[in-house]
Amino acid sequence: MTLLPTARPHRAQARPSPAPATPPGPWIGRDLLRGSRALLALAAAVSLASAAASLAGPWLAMDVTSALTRRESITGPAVGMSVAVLGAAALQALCGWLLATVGERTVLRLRHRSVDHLLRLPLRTVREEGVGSLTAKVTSDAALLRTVVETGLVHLPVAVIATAATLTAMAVIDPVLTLVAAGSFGLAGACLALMTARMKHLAGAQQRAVGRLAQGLTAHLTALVTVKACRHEAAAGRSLGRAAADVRSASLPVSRLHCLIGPVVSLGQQAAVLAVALAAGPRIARGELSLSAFSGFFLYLLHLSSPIAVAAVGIGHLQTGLAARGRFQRLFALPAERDAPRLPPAARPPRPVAAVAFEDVSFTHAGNGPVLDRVSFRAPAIGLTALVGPSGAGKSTVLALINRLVEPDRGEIRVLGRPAADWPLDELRTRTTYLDQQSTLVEGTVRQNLRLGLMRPVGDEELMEALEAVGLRETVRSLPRSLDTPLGRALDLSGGQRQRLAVARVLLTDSEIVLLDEPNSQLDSASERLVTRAVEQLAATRCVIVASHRLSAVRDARHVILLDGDGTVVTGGHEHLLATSGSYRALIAGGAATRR
Ligand SMILES: Nc1ncnc2c1ncn2[C@@H]1O[C@H](COP(=O)(O)OP(=O)(O)OP(=O)(O)O)[C@@H](O)[C@H]1O
Repeated sequence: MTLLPTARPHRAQARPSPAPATPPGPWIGRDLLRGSRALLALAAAVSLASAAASLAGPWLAMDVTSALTRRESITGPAVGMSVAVLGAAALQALCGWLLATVGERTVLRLRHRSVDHLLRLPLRTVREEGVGSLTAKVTSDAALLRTVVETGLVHLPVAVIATAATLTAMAVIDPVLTLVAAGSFGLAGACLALMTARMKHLAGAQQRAVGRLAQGLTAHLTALVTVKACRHEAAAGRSLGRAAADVRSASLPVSRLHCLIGPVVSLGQQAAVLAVALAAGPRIARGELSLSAFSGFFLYLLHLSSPIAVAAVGIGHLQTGLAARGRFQRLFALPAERDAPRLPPAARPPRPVAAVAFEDVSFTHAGNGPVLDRVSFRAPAIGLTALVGPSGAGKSTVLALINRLVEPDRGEIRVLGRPAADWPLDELRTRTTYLDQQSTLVEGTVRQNLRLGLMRPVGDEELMEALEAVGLRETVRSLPRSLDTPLGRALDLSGGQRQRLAVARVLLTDSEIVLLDEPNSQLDSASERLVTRAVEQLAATRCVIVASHRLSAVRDARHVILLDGDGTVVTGGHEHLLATSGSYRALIAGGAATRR
């Protein structure tokens, strides 16, 4: 079995194109409800039936009262009333059950869609938005969308219908008393309208504050080693405490407004009860209103507060859900990485002499001065190319541009003979393997980390050979579950071991271009020799570009690209550059200065 496979034709290993992310819609709930509409309609019907059963209660109570006053049997109306009351409760429970099913399904869909979109955002966007803030959207904000479905689509419309139906029933019994009751509720209604209008604005501020807290917490926990080593816990605690206090300040008005809804509705009801009692007395005395009609009217009046409270509380919760929906709309409006359509195999260009070619490429990080200014160079299709230059000269940026993790401001980058922008991203990143400066491992087992990005099946023996090549075979064997040991939580490797594990992953690749950013930075000389040898073997069959400060990387390279930090690029062999470039001699002599 070959440990370091030669670059293979890529038809066999090209990954299937990922499903295109759903384009953002104007109303992100509509498509999320696909497949749930029947269940939602059933829930609405059940809710309506429950409201109707509740409405029937007072009407049947009137029958009971009039039967009692006429000294007739109350069995029929009493049974009917019991059935209505029990039925309303059972239907309400069923509606809640159905809505919980639809709500959680919708939230799950939203989370899937958000994660899919987040993972396709450009790096720059993710940095600008903040990892913690984006995490808060997927975790807490997504759950709030459930209220939009439950309240917005069922509870609120049903509450409005129930309120209208109750008022109609009251009007049928006595229109005058109905006007009196409605007028008395009016002031409370106006207060409720003002409160709910304010709530959406407040809920948006609350969710943004939660996002900022999550962002701060993520940032500090990610840098926990430094936080502890620099005794920064107290300052970090204060900063996070301030963020938490902001959440409290933003949440308190929302909670207070929510708390006010119940008392305002109750106040409106009390006012209506008082007004109706005052208005009904003379009418009863004059015989314009029977006792049974009054008792029915009164029960409806008491009943009225229930749908009004549901509507008021519902509007409040809906505003919170709508604020979350706005945040998701903004998230989905962030453009994903630009991708190119997959070309048919026949359209693929033959393997060119230069694996990577930069023509007049300029790049500026947002908020910074230009990193690359009209830079041109080529890296051969076979062999080791060293990318050198002082710290901050733009070496990592060059590698990121090749992998299209960032896009150039101008100029053209050709990868394997085709403009990088024309490659479907998935295919470009199949054909280029990139090891970042931190030699990042993903949270998972040793095996998962080694197999990351590989589409072909890889047996344990091949994994072990790759580990052997970087001197890690015995280390991994001694782990509690060998290749299946999870890393990054309770159990972890040293910095150098993690870096070698990341290099071992690269050794398994079939890509025609391998980009390594400081792959030796944490290694002792014995490990460095192992890695250097493994990289040389890789470079025997493909283009390997190594960004490095190490002299060894430069000495062994067939081709050197020097970014001198002032936008100038010098290329050639090591000896040629030694003879012709003062910057190169200074760099080799250890005179690499930071760029800024
Ligand atoms: N995310 C970023 N946002 C803004 N500016 C950045 C960002 N990353 C890098 N830069 C800037 O871009 C310039 C080039 O950075 P880059 O990491 O490419 O340099 P480098 O040559 O790889 O440095 P080093 O050898 O220290 O790793 C630096 O001046 C840096 O300040």
